[in-house]
Amino acid sequence: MTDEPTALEEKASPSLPQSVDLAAAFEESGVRDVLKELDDTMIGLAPVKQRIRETAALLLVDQARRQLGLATETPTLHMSFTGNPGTGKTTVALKMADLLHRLGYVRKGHLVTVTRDDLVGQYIGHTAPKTKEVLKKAMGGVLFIDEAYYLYRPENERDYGQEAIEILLQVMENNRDDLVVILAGYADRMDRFFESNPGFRSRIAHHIEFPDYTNEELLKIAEIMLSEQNYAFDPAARVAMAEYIASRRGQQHFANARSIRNALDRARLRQANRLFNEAAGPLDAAALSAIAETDIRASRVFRGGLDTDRKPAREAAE
Ligand SMILES: Nc1ncnc2c1ncn2[C@@H]1O[C@H](COP(=O)(O)OP(=O)(O)OP(=O)(O)O)[C@@H](O)[C@H]1O
Repeated sequence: MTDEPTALEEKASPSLPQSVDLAAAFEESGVRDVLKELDDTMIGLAPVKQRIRETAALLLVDQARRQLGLATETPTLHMSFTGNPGTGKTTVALKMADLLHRLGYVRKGHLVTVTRDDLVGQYIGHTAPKTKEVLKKAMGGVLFIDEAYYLYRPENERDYGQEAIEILLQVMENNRDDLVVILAGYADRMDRFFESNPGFRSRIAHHIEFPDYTNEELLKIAEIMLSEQNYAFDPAARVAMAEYIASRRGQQHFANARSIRNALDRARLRQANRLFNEAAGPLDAAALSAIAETDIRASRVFRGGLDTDRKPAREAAE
């Protein structure tokens, strides 16, 4: 051991701090709060939460390294979120936007959610202005492109999607310090998209996979969603909901937590009708808040059909 400064120590200019306190940065940046909120409000998703903690750690260390003059380049923060519908991708993207904002990687921290139709025009000359308009709105925040692979349609040589892709790739490279792009969708389609579009693959540093929820997790999600609106299952309704979830999973257009949210919307509708038709006298808070077994069992899911009434195909997916 010698007292000679190391090369790295020599590199740090005297005006830079000698050390940084990562624990203090974790508290002061508010990152701890975002991670806690993620843990508290979202059921399950252990691997996703782990990846987000790791990303937060990476960024905190990146910041510390900047303070000590060890890092200068903005890290690549574009991401892909893959998983089936309703697995929480959009909700987690919102939290990610908040995290990136608190750490100073984006100026505003808002989330702009788009699909192909928001970026690609129907006629020649329409795509570039459309894509640029979306990018302008998203600057300073996170652009979330749902089902991003629809941008690429190899079967149609003159597809305008290619124009949107080229603009996106350029902005993802040149505006890395003020815009984070998250591509979302099914894992297998996203893989194929990356195979055909290596430009995207090379610009995306973080791939996060969202697993399907288990039946138990979906029941907990249902209880949380209800309690947020000051409703609750009565004990028989809870059992019915567990059965509902098991049946619904095997039916068409199952969309994890989104199917649960939609089922609860319909259960509340049935509850309101029931109360309206049956109530003879005044109703107390308990009666107005209780979802009863019949509100769940009236669903068509128990008769082998989708729990939707005269809905078009797109909505039936919900
Ligand atoms: N882990 C969870 N805990 C509680 N609620 C959840 C959870 N995951 C999702 N939700 C709720 O389920 C609904 C659908 O979630 P979200 O829109 O984030 O899913 P998604 O993966 O983006 O799906 P899609 O792209 O099909 O909309 C939202 O209302 C969200 O609040």
